[in-house]
Amino acid sequence: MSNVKDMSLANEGIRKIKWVQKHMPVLEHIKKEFEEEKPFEGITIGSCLHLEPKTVNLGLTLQAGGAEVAMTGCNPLSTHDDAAAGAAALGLKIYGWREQTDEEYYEAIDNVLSHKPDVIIDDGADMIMYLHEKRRELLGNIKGACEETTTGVHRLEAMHADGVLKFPVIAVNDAYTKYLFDNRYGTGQSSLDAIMGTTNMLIAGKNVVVCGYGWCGRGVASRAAGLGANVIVTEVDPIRALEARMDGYRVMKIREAVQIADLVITVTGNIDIIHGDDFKYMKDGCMLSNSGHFNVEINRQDLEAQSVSVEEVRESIEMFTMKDGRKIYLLADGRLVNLAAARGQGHPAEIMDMSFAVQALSAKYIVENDLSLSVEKAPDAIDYDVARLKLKAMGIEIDDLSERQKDYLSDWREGT
Ligand SMILES: NC(=O)c1ccc[n+]([C@@H]2O[C@H](COP(=O)([O-])OP(=O)(O)OC[C@H]3O[C@@H](n4cnc5c(N)ncnc54)[C@H](O)[C@@H]3O)[C@@H](O)[C@H]2O)c1
Ligand SMILES: N[C@@H](CCSC[C@H]1O[C@@H](n2cnc3c(=O)[nH]cnc32)[C@H](O)[C@@H]1O)C(=O)O
Repeated sequence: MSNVKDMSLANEGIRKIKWVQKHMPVLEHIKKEFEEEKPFEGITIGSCLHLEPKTVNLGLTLQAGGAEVAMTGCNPLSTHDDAAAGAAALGLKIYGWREQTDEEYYEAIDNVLSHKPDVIIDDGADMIMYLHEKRRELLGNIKGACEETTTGVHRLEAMHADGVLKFPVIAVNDAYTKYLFDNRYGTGQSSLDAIMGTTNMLIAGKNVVVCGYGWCGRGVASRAAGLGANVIVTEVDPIRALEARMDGYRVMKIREAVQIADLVITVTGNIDIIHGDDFKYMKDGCMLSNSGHFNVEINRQDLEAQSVSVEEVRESIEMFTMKDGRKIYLLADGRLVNLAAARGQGHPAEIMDMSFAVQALSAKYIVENDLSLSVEKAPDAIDYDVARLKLKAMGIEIDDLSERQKDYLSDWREGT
């Protein structure tokens, strides 16, 4: 039994699911293999991933492999109600709707766990945390879990270091075919897309401050620069700061950057990137958005404390009027803008094709192996399979090493 907003949206949801399927060739290939092999016969898989058409296609792939699949969203604002209804109509067990309260969000996680999953697929580690804290009686059923994102992997590594984690986890995020493309090109495109769609504002000529120059930050900076922005990067890591400088961006301290920013995009996975007095130095009209994790990168409480009023001036845009009359705009409640803004569509289907292919193959790997308790990257074989399948789907062929080249590369005797 599912619990979604409105089943009458199912047909529209199915239309959108069919559209993304046309653009997820790797996952479709895996789905066909799963249909024949049935690796998940008798297995239940519970997921906590942004619930939208591409994710539903992952659910259908696991279902094709014989799994019972129960799914909820991993952010109270990111569920697409039509896709959720479509998924329920297609036989997945779906819990959740857009704009859940925190209580409803965790209730939906609890509902998925009530299916007694053997494998968990999480994004951000909320389901795994909840399971360890509130549903400990189910811990023994879990054969392993897959984690989708950087911050989730960090949280799980911290749990493991504290000796709390009770089952093995595959850090799907750490596969090359995930972070090199999803975090970089996916976050780059979908964040700028969501910001432009939400604000209907020009990027060219603006001072765009990108906080964090990791995989997401690199993608966001490159897209903003491609649209004509003057990109400024802030960092705490000297190597990444240097890399940003040599990639052609200005690098400075956050306190300096906020004074000239027209638009700030945080992508650090850290807390309090913009906080306290930072708001006092901002120009009138400065826009703030987050594409990193949770809604803690921009400290909303500090912003509220310094403002005299808050008004939703357009869908997913709140205007804070400061005591001195300046206006500061916060997009999507400071939650990740590419998924939580009403206009946010998440990453392109071609990108999630790879991320979810790694998820599907990692889930199969968990079921087929007795993994030891650890947080480990997916095996390289999965990464290379996904890359090969993607190239094939794109009609790209590459060369093979000749025997002579292999010998040369493994021989230390040949020099000048
Ligand atoms: N919006 C999305 O769709 C999406 C996609 C992938 C990842 N993410 C999330 O985005 C965040 C970043 O992911 P990533 O893969 O780029 O991680 P990363 O570790 O590669 O990069 C994070 C960077 O932020 C920097 N940083 C940390 N604290 C900082 C501070 N106070 N000021 C400036 N820089 C700081 C770090 O030095 C690092 O270079 C994570 O929370 C991840 O879960 C979001
Ligand atoms: N619970 C956290 C989740 C972080 S989302 C970051 C992850 O979202 C994933 N993601 C980005 N776009 C999509 C999408 O369209 N569908 C499903 N997942 C997506 C992406 O793989 C990335 O690692 C939060 O809400 O803040």
